[in-house]
Order: sequence, then structure tokens, then C-alpha cells
Amino acid sequence: MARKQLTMAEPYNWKEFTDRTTLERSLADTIVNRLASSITKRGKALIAVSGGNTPKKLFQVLSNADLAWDRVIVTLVDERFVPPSSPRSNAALVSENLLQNKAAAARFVPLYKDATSLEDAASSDSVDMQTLPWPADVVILGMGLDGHTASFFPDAGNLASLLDSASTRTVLPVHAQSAGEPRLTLSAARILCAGFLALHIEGSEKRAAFEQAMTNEPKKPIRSVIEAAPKPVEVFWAP
Ligand SMILES: O=C1O[C@H](COP(=O)(O)O)[C@@H](O)[C@H](O)[C@H]1O
Repeated sequence: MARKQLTMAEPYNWKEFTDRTTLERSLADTIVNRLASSITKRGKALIAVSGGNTPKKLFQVLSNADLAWDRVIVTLVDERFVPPSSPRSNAALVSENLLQNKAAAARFVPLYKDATSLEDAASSDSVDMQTLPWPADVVILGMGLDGHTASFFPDAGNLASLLDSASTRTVLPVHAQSAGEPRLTLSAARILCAGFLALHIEGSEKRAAFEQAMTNEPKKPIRSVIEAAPKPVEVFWAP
């Protein structure tokens, strides 16, 4: 008698596109539909977006989308501990590319505050951030070639706390030599509760890094997040 093959379900859905423009349109449509449905259900919507280089065009597409943006709150998945005047600021990236055009009506809640220390900023941000309508409706993650996502860097001293899915913290400080500067990040606990959780990566190097991170040891932060997600993470990739 033939045995039924037992297969492990993939913890992610791979969504491959022929080019970046098509990916950006598709991901923007998905995000807008999710936010619109949350606005219908609860009168508002919360989205957390990543920084870095990858999401710039996606933000520009999103900024022109028809949506009740005045009902949308935008925050960041993570931030470099730099003021918005810095070219490294994720808040500046969002302001200049997403909070434009139709999306200028959205409310933006940044992670960075001019505080005396990173730890102060993380604790005061946590109070502010607690008042947001969690869980987020949409969280869009990015990934570095080192397998970090959000600011969960492989060499962060507090990596276990950052990845703790039972954490009650919203924002946490990160010190990691490989990060370039200190960081603020949403906790994995907040990220994992999102109604829609996607990873947006582009290019062959990122694809190879993702595939290695999902198989090789030691376990990279992106894999820890994907494996802890309550439903498969949607991975959007284009060459
Ligand atoms: O430092 C960061 O890097 C990652 C990946 O950025 P990319 O430039 O390689 O797209 C990003 O997801 C994160 O938000 C950012 O702070």
C-alpha cells in the first residue's frame, strides 16, 4: 500500500515577479486593499514599514493610491538612532517618499526622538507607541544581506529579547557593531501579530541570502521571525 507522503508546510509563500515595477504595483495593491478593509472594519488602519534602500519606489507608488489616508497611521519597523536630517534616517525616507501626494493625509508616528540616550528614546517611544491601534494591519519587512530584518542584527547583544514573541515591549533599543549606529526597533512580538506580514526583497544577492538564511546554521534573525509567524509570511521578490 502506498504511504501518504508527509510534507512540512513552508513557513512562507514565495511571490516572484518578472521585474521590480510589477512587484511594487502588486505589493502596493495588496497593502492598499488590506488597509481599506481595516478602515471599513475598525475605522482606522495601522501600517509599519521598513527603511533602507529597497522600499523607496514602493513608497512612491503607495503615495498615489486612492485610500482614506486620513484614517491611516504609518510607523516604522525600525530606525537608525539619527535625526531626520540624516541621510540614514528611515523617517526621512518615509516622509520624502510615502507621506506625499494622496498619502500626505496619513498620520506618521516616528520611532526616533531627540532624547538623551537610546534607552530613553526606546522607553518613551514605547509609551507613545502603546497608544497605537495594535495589532498592526500591515507590516512590511526588509532584509539585509547578513540576514537581519527590522533591526534584529545577528550580533545584537539583546537578540533573544528582540526575538521574544511573548515580549510585552513595543519598541526596543539595539546595539550591534554590524548595524553602523544604535537602533530602535519594533519587537518581534508586535511584528508577528500583524494582520498581513510581508518581506520585500529585490535582486539576486538578496534571494541567495534569503535562501541561505532559511537553511544554513547558525539561524539568522529573518528565519527566526519567519518560523515564529503564526501564518506563512508573504515574500515578495523580483530580480
Ligand atoms: O538597515 C536597514 O536595513 C534593512 C534592509 O535595507 P536595504 O537597504 O538592504 O533594503 C531594512 O529592512 C531596515 O529597515 C533598515 O533599517
